[in-house]
Amino acid sequence: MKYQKLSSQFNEFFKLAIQMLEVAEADAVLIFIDGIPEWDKLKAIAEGHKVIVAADREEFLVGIEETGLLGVVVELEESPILEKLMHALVEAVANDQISTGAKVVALYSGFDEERIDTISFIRLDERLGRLTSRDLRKLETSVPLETLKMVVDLAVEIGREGREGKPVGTCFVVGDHRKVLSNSAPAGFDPLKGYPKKERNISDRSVRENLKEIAQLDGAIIVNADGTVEAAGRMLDVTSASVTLSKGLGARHWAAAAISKKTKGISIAVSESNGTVRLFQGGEVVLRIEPSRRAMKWKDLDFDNNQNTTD
Ligand SMILES: Nc1ncnc2c1ncn2[C@@H]1O[C@H](COP(=O)(O)OP(=O)(O)OP(=O)(O)O)[C@@H](O)[C@H]1O
Repeated sequence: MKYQKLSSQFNEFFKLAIQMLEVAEADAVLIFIDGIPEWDKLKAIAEGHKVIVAADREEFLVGIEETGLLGVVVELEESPILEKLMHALVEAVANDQISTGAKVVALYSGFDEERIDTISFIRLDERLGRLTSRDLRKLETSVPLETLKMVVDLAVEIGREGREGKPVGTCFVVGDHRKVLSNSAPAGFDPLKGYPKKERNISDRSVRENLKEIAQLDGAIIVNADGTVEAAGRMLDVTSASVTLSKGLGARHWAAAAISKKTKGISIAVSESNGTVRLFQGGEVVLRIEPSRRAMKWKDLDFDNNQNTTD
């Protein structure tokens, strides 16, 4: 069993994090540990505040139950620390340990793997939008949540704003892109062809602006799980996929449902008729987001009642 002795630097940083939590009226302190810590000391410094202890392995959290501290297992030992941090926050939200709007003081090894040397203040609202813990669980998938959220945010903007006063409908398919490409064909000209990979990532604002323009073209936009836009203007092959859908949804939505059944990709359809955004996974609508002039709202599903089935 690996134990972690708490160094005086750790103790001082932890005390600072608790002070920061009090001053900033934050909701929790999140600490990364790398071995079973001295729980009594952690508990004493925590002074009854909400402290979430994140570890790469479950075994490092042995003994946490008696302390009143909370634990999350990240299991991303080889990943960069910021990815682990994001993952720990998402897990904590999914476990209902913190809310999506929480303010968190995080304590971790940002520079030197051997010691805790960095304190960050994070507002989850900015990172995770208005996802609820149920939404997160529903979307647990091979597509990183960061990529998915960027595509969904863009889809919601397209649905809400349209282009030059006209409504725009489109469809994105995210993840499993090779299979998605092989189950689709060009609808015409692909405006992205020839652009280098680094100029096609959806995390780039100008790429997102371009996509709003491209969304007016026929066909679907295919996005790699890492956020790179692989192709646009693709007609998705909808043959031989059996899906069940609400009455009134047309060809775009059937195609979105079918490709999410045939592949591990998640498809996101924006309806031209009313701006509604639907996420499809495994052939079914898993989330529906209504257009709103105010902040985006994630709604539960019970709307699409009248169902049609095809084989
Ligand atoms: N197989 C497909 N793959 C990709 N896009 C498709 C496919 N079939 C249709 N579309 C796109 O959907 C557009 C609109 O089709 P349709 O009006 O039937 O869809 P819909 O599901 O009713 O959506 P909307 O609410 O936006 O009208 C087409 O112009 C085309 O761009």
